[in-house]
Amino acid sequence: MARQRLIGHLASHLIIGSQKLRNCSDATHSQISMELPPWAPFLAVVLATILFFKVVFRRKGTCNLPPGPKPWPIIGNLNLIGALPHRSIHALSRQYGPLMQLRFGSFPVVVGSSAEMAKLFLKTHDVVFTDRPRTAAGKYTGYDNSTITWSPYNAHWRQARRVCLAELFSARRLESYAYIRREEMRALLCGLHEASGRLVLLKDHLSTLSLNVISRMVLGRKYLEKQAAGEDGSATMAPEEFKCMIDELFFLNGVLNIGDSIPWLDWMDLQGYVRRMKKLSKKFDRFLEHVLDDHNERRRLQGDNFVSRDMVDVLLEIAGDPNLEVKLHRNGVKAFIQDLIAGGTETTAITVEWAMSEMLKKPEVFSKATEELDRVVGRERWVTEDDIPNLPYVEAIVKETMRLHPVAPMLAPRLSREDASVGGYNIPVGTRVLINVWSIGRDPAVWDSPEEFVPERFVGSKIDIKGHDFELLPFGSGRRMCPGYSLGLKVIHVSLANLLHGFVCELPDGVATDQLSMEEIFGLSTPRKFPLQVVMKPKLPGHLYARGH
Ligand code: HEM
Repeated sequence: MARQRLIGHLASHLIIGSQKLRNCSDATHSQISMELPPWAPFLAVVLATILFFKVVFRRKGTCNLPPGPKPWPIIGNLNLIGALPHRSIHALSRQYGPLMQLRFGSFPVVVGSSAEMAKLFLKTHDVVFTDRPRTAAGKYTGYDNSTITWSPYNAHWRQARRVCLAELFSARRLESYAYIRREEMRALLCGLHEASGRLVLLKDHLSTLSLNVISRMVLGRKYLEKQAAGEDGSATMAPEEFKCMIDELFFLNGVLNIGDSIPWLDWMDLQGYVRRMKKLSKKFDRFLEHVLDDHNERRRLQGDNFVSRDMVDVLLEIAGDPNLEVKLHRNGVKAFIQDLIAGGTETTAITVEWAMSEMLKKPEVFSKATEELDRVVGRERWVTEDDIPNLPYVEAIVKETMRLHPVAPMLAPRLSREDASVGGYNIPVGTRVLINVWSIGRDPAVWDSPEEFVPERFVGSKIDIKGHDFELLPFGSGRRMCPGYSLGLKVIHVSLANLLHGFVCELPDGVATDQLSMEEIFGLSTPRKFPLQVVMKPKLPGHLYARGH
């Protein structure tokens, strides 16, 4: 109706305009007929028609948009977004509803913040919302959008996902690397035992575990250790430096960079993020170049006897396949490797650190988990991956942690590839889409006492975290869902279970549980603002902690 009224209004405006022109021409007929060329009326009709269709066409995409705050010129609603965007957006959604329209600078952004909306975007209309927006992070830190994470929806991305599914994360491939996870888990537990009684930064130990697991699976060895360096030791870097690079990568991939929202301000790089991205990508590239040279050299030396031993070997083999649908160039391989290392390192460590933080505030959860572990595993051995299906309470702790602290609180942004109608509203092509899973995890319509850490809610519950239950989506869902979720879950479950099984964990002297800060930092992932410091005390028989046991 509104559109018809507008069209009617416009038509009458044009008619009145042309009548005015006619009246005017009556009055000054001789003058105008002398000044206007004979094709002028024709031009006027063409212009009016173009204008008419432009307005009608534009209205088609932009009317009936979801509700949202009124945007300011130039900045849109950026003034409403604070340092923790998922929380600012959560507060706005409470006001405007589970489907909300915002404007970040020049770009429309739609936010879904209920399980129902998540399902509409990620399942019902998945194929429409499978694209990613072009961002500075994708360009500068993602090999010009060649990483799986930032790649647009195209043949390159589809091929990469197929490789993940069939080659890198198949059950068979993950099983073949089980010994690496076992060895590195043991190294974590021994390391913590050696540090027992002293204050430790838990995340340091946890990210060493995940970095070592992922390095050995992807790169074939721990490139980040001094003893693993080349002859001159020049090509490797200290693990601490590499971890900082990964933290920086996650931060820069999640920031609200002004140039991404207001492109004509891009060149000024007002926040300095682009400068940091360029610097970081150079560091990653130096490292990845070395990794590729090293692998190609081994392949050359071994000739016909060459056997793939890690994911880089598999990728290089695939890249060499002349029948590949989309050529995988050197940068494409490096982008792939960077995605695997980054995806596999930060995410698991952050989740276990949050789980331990929540439990320190609720000692009864510790006791229940310990009771389950004693009953199922006993005190004479460590927990293995095979034990996990028999540890429902430990699994419930992981789900509850991911509900309250999803690693990527708004997943990674998506982009609509065509006009769509979602929940009765129009979502025009080119709209950026955020799914606020942080908000969904706190929806009082779904969860009792949503702010409370209560693992019991998942014991005996059918709700899973593998993308089918839209009230709990730590890995996303649909075509863009995290391809590494099963590896991530294996590392999280076993490391958390073994920390609980093998140690009493305490806050430093003088720090009361209610003083433990639960503040977070926003990025593509959301770690604790203040890393967790604890004292770990062993509680299993001493021989289990011996290296090489
Ligand atoms: C606790 C562990 C993990 C969590 C919580 C997690 C979470 C996520 C999330 C939320 C997304 C975005 C999904 C979307 O846009 O809908 C994602 C994407 C991705 N993850 Fe993970 N992830 C984890 C572990 C891993 C691991 C171990 C790897 C690889 C070794 C990995 C590699 C990736 C990649 C490559 C993407 C991009 C997928 C695409 O855009 O098509 N992740 N992950």
